[in-house]
This record gives sequence, C-alpha cells and structure tokens, in this order.
Amino acid sequence: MEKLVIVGCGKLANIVADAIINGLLPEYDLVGVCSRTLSKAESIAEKMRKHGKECAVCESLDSLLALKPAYLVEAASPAAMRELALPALENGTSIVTLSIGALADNEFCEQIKSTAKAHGTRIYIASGATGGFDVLRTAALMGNASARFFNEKGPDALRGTAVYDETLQTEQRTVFTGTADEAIKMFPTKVNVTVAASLASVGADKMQVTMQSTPGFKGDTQRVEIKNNQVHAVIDVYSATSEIAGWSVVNTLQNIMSPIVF
Ligand SMILES: NC(=O)C1=CN([C@@H]2O[C@H](COP(=O)(O)OP(=O)(O)OC[C@H]3O[C@@H](n4cnc5c(N)ncnc54)[C@H](O)[C@@H]3O)[C@@H](O)[C@H]2O)C=CC1
Ligand SMILES: O=C([O-])CC(=O)C(=O)O
Repeated sequence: MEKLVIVGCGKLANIVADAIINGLLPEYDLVGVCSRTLSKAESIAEKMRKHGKECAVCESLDSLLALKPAYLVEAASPAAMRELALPALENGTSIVTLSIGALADNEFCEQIKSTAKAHGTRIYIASGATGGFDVLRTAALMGNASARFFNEKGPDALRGTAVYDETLQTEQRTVFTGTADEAIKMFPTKVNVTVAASLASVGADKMQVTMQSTPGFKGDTQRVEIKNNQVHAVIDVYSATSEIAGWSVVNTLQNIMSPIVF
C-alpha cells in the first residue's frame, strides 16, 4: 500500500476520499489530511474512520509530511501549492495537483522540477476540468503550434472577481482576453485549466485565453484549440459542476499504479 495524504479538504478532496472508501483506489492508504478549515479535515478523517480506515488530522504541513506519504493530493489553491511543493518533494512525496496555476511562474516551475528530479519524486498534473494533454503535447512537439483557450461561465461563478458587475446577469459579455499568465493572476483559483493546457502546449505566456460570461449559464465550458501545419485539434469539455476535476485526480492516482498507462 502507498501512503497518501490530502491538502485542502473541500468538495474535490471529498471525491477522492469517497473513491477510496468505494474501493476505486485499492493501492492507496489515506493516512492523513490537512486543511485550513480544520473541521473539513476532521470530516474526511471521520468518514474514513467510519469505514474502518485510520486517517490523521494534521494541523500543519510538517506534521502531514512527517507521516512520510508517497503521494500528496493538493486540492487547496495555487497559493497552497506554492507553499507545499518544495517541502513535499524534498520529503520524498510526489504531488498530484489541481492548482496548476502555481506553475505559471516559470522560476517556481523550474525549481520544483529540479527538486523533484533530485529527490526521485514527481508532480502529476491532473487533467481537472479539461483534458487532452496528450494531443496538446504531441501537436506542440511537431512544431509551429499556436493554441487558444475559451472558457464560458455563468455570472454567479464570477462573483467576487474584478470583472463582476450586476449587468452580467442580463448581458452576455467577454469578460477577459489575455494570456494564461494574465488569466491566472486575475482569477487565481478559477482558471487552473488554462495553465495546465499551456504547460502541455505553448506555455502560459503564449496561450490566448478568452472568458465569456453568459446569463443563466450553469457549469463551465472549457475549449482548448491547438493548430500546427498539419493538425487542428479541439478539446471541448462542458461540465455542469467542477466534480470532473476531483474525478480526474482519481484517474491520475489509478494511472500511477496501473500496468497500462494512459
Ligand atoms: N484544475 C482544475 O480543473 C480545477 C482546479 N481546482 C483547484 O482545486 C482547488 C480546490 O477546489 P474545491 O475543492 O472546489 O475548493 P473548496 O473551496 O471546496 O476546498 C478547498 C479547501 O482547501 C482549503 N485550503 C485553502 N488553502 C489552503 C492551504 N493553504 N492549506 C490547506 N488548506 C487550504 C480550504 O479551507 C478548503 O477547505 C481550487 O482552489 C482550485 O485551485 C478547482 C476546480 C477545477
Ligand atoms: O471552472 C472550473 O471547474 C475550472 C477551474 O475552477 C480551474 O481551472 O481552476
């Protein structure tokens, strides 16, 4: 059994915990959880205990890493990913991350790559609410590729951001155009997908992002498009909720252990 821990015990972390309870991840033992809101970590630990699985609630990253996990699922935020990545990798703990936005910072990205290499650990980019990273990577390798990303949301998903105002409730509008670099700065926990698709293709400084707000729209459309001299690929994912991102972590964890790797 591989020891697993989770940082950030919200909606998506609960999907991973439930997958363990339901037998979808038999190779993993969830030994600890940590969250800024302690009660959320306690709730996952309690759920595990009810199913006969001991799981420690850790109040700090240090105490979580002291459990010597082989894998850490990050389901918190890009800021949390920045805090935990280097200590985890140095601890011999590989990371499955949903907050890929943290990797838009090239210097940080290079630092975690070299730290992972030095400690025999890895950073797994969960496909989250998008996907097709294999075709994006392949088309980018062929050379002369350009890529763009379209995201559609309902106005309520933009409440609390700099682009929100009440007129969005009745008017369809493009609320953002720019690079993925700029997008993740403006929406730190809402466009990790754009940075993930960028890392798999042309880079966050070259990925062109458009975000559209549509009245009454529920969920998210994430459409990534890549073109080179021969290939035109479109990966178009609509999801009514962000649950797909939690399930993508389950898929990544399965893949890590699988004799056949997708
Ligand atoms: N790649 C993708 O497609 C997607 C990525 N995400 C990322 O996943 C994250 C989690 O999403 P949800 O589960 O929906 O959010 P949530 O808000 O339900 O849960 C996040 C949890 O993390 C905790 N947290 C925040 N900062 C922390 C820190 N520094 N240390 C420990 N715990 C911390 C919060 O207290 C909360 O309990 C998002 O913030 C976003 O960065 C979310 C949706 C899609
Ligand atoms: O809208 C979504 O589900 C995608 C998302 O939150 C992100 O990429 O961070």
